[in-house]
Amino acid sequence: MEASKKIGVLMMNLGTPEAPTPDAVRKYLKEFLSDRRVVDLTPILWKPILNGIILNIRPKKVAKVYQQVWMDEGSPLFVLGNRLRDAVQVALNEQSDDFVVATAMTYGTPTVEDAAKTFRKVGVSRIFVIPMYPQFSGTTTAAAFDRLMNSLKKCPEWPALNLYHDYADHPLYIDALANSVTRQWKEQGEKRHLVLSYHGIPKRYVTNGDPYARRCEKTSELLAEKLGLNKDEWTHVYQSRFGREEWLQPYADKTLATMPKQGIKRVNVISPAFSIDCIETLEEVTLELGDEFKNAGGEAFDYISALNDSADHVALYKDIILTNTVSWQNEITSV
Ligand SMILES: C=CC1=C(C)c2cc3[nH]c(cc4nc(cc5[nH]c(cc1n2)c(C)c5CCC(=O)O)C(CCC(=O)O)=C4C)c(C)c3C=C
Ligand SMILES: [Fe+2]
Ligand SMILES: [Fe+2]
Repeated sequence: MEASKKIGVLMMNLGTPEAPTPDAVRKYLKEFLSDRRVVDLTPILWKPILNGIILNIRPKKVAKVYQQVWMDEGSPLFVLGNRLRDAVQVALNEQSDDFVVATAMTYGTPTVEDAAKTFRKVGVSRIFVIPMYPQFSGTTTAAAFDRLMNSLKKCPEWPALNLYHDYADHPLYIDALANSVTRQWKEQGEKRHLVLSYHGIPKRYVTNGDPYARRCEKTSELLAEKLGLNKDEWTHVYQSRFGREEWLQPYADKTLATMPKQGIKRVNVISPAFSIDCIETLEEVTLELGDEFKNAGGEAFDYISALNDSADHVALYKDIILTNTVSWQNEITSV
């Protein structure tokens, strides 16, 4: 097909099992945890641990957790991500007919190849790629780009690509998070200590140059500033530890367990690294961390949802896409 003037927008996220069953979870974890961007151990050491231990024990346990959060239409990460994609498409259409939005996962489905089929149907020859991670990390953003490049390895002709880095300090992102917090405080009738809980990564990755921790700190500082919070009114932590080595600290579970003793008994938790709610926020934060806090004497614990398909989130994505494709839009209007 002849190249059209359309601009493809590829929204990439991590990936999620196709069903809340041990088999589907095993397939998903095998692909995900075999990526050396995620677990960088040498395969000679890692493969026996992954295949011999982790993929025998974890899928059964984790499938039960997925069952707790599964939605009628599928995994929350997939369903809520699709809702955001559709809302972004509608918002862009208000501006111009030139955009075609598709989602793809780094691991599992929908694949980058599925998105390419959508783009090919309308002859897209320019693609803006936005990994749905506000804070850049080699483990997520770069892994998404790797997946895209791998899919292009055998292509004789490439589309023009614009790879978006991150939006940890984008003013509309900070505004959107601040609006979520103030809305929650209004609804619950009180302002509470704010815990900002980010997905962790091994500390070693940051020591070796991954900017993720710095980008998370940036988001926390800007959000606290926007909300006018003093240093003792918010806490920055990392959740979702995996394996035995040290991950980024302070750890969410240990911190929340000590807060009630220090007089912090009523908290709100927000997880700014997750653009879309998923097993990590709906189960690990809301249920596991909530129990940890209450068992330690905490009185009130409420999780503030990810931005998902909220109007603020749609406006943020629309702004990022329009701002970063100006030259392509100008090419279209000047033809
Ligand atoms: C093993 C190392 C892991 C690294 C490093 C890591 C980084 C990382 N992950 C996200 C976002 C998500 N992670 C999700 C699930 C998840 N993450 C890991 C491991 C690492 N993540 C595992 C093993 C799992 C699966 C669940 C489990 O077995 O505990 C998800 C949710 C997927 C879903 O289906 O709902 C997201 C999203 C970020 C942002 C990040 C580093 C910046
Ligand atoms: Fe993860
Ligand atoms: Fe987890």
